[in-house]
Amino acid sequence: MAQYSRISGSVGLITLSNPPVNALSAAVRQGIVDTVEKALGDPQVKSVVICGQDGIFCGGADIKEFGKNMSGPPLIPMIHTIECATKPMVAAIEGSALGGGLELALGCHYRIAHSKARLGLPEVTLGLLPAAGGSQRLPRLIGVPAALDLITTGRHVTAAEALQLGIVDQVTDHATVDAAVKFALSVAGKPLDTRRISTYPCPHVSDVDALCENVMQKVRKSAHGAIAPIACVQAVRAAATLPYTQGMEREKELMATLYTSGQARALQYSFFAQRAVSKWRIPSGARWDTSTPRPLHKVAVIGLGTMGRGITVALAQAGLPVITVETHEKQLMEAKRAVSDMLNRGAKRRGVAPPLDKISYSCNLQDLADVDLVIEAVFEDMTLKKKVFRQLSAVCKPGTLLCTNTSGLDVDQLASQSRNPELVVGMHFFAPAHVMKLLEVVYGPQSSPQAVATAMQLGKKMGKVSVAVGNCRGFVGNRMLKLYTEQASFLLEEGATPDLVDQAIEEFGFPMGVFKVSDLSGLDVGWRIRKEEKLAGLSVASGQSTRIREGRRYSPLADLLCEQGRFGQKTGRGWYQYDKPGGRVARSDPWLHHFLEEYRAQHGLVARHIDHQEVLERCLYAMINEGFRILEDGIAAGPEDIDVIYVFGYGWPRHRGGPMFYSGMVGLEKVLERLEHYYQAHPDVPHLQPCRLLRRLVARGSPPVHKWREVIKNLHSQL
Ligand SMILES: CCC/C=C/C(=O)SCCNC(=O)CCNC(=O)[C@H](O)C(C)(C)COP(=O)([O-])OP(=O)([O-])OC[C@H]1O[C@@H](n2cnc3c(N)ncnc32)[C@H](O)[C@@H]1OP(=O)([O-])[O-]
Repeated sequence: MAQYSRISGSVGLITLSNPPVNALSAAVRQGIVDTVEKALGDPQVKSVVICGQDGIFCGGADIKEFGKNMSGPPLIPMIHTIECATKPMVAAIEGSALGGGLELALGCHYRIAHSKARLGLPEVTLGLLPAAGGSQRLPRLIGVPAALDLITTGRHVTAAEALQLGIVDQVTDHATVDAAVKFALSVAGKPLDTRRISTYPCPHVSDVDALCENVMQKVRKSAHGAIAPIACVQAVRAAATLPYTQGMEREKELMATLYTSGQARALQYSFFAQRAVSKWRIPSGARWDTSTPRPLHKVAVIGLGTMGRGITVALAQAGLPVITVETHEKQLMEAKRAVSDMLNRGAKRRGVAPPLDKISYSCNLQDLADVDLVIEAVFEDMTLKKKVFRQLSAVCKPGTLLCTNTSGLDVDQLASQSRNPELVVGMHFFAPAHVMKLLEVVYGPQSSPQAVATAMQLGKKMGKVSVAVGNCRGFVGNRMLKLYTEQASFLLEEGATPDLVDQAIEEFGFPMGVFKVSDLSGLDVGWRIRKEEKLAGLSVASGQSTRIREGRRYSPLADLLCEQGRFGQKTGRGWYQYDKPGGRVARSDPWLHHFLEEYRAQHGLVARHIDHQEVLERCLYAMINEGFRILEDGIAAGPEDIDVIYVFGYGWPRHRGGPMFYSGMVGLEKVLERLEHYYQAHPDVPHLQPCRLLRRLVARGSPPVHKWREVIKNLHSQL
């Protein structure tokens, strides 16, 4: 898995060959060891170039090998041999040099990169650190502050930045291997003593302890409990304070703790889950590799509220011509200003020209006659959306795909308003739509494979992680979220405070607790929906108990706050208080605590002590139980789909994999036992009753998450 040849008379060329990313599998490492030995032993060879096949240098260690018994030659001595070689070793970097790939290049004496190449040490995103000498060589090469930045964030840098930082010696726009061979010929026979990075002293930093402490604090704040970024800081600090060999010992020690950690397993699972969801398949049998997306030359967005604006920005940034439609000129012009501002800001940040000319603005639906796809983003109101769909059906050319951006309305009902229901899908974006990575693509029973494929591909083009999900109330994300927020409210009734619940959730790793999120997005949004559903407001049947709806426990707390005008941040009061309307810093509110006490007294509820464990179990296990129901119903194809939705759309801490993966980590028996316990304590909450799939999995000995699909398939075949 590494080929060897001699070119230009005296250059040994080693080509890594392990498609698709030339990962350093055991066979590749063995190949490198063998070919390096060959090159060094060949008297005709005066210098050596290492490159990768098919335009990519190397995507790093083979992640599939992690967690298995190690075989083949280890990376560290292999890289050490390269660095100690007495013939110049030159890395020719095309495509990517990531993780172990960059560490291999850092072992070489010179690095030549193509201008389009990306380099980085992304191990931290997999719960690891660059433990093939990367944490010790990079700071010696580019200094401690820059190395801390790259290693703790895992960000990829462009070839231009790599050159500026001193990671590469030369950047070329032409054939990289040719440039590297030319370079190798020019350095043949030259002394190499100054080219071995491990022998460099780490560039001096005036107060390395203060610097590392400062970075450590930042990392702790942003890591939300992830341990790898912290180990990365410790490893770089070792490079700055210890001789190389001792630094390598420290790197090894730190890696040993990370390598077997649950967080590393979760992050590696998440890496593969993110890729697995792009290989979608739906119950009709349609799938990603047999469905051809429609080419999109021009698309449209209807409704330029917050969501429509974000979607428009994301489409324009993806390079698509967009026509946008609003009902009135004044709103249209307001939206145009806002969209242009967003595009200008984004372009400034990325150092590119704003794609303002991609967008045209109109108040006339007739202008959509020639578009290939429309994203309807009008107000979340079924009657209005139906009307828009009927109009679109009449205006658009045959074959136009009609997509609705809804967070939970019935996509099939909308499809029924169209002449071509097979061309209708939901595209559930998350606010702000030009920032948030997640897109739920909602298919109905009639959606054609082409419609699903086109929406999935459009999402990818917009830089989203797209997940195909079936149509049901709330789809996957919001359907599960409902159970989570419902439990949080019940906990308040039983004695908790918003502060306590949020603290438990934030300590678990969510960036924001459930009540802070509710204040941020506005309590009035859910209130309006509940009023429409006749769960709240004047339409609630008289004589109906305040705390029961449709025979189940209901918490009216959020409705009561709304009745008081407490909509959250926008009104300066919600579950918390803020210094002014629009304020961002949540402070505990004595009024709210008093209100809760009065509420409990009025309903004969006695506050009891609730600890963090109960908060997590009630909120998370209720949500997980619903996740199992979603799998049972076939709304999500597998646990990976649910987990990706939660990690990319709902702030689930990535180092915990996602709710379904997490349930496996906790132990399915334990989740089942706790749900049974809580259901017994709260028989008026049917959602706490453990679902069939969970029971089935436990009965099958709780198989690991990648084996669940088998059990789900059997369950479906028995229905
Ligand atoms: C020992 C300690 C020191 C070293 C530690 C490390 O190096 S840790 C590693 C540090 N390195 C990283 O973290 C880099 C991780 N990789 C990436 O960031 C991207 O894959 C990319 C930028 C290399 C290419 O992006 P792109 O959009 O062109 O392509 P794509 O992303 O769709 O992937 C295509 C296929 O390749 C697969 N695959 C990819 N990488 C690996 C791998 N290392 N291994 C195995 N497989 C890998 C991927 O699953 C997918 O498989 P599928 O679904 O077709 O069966």
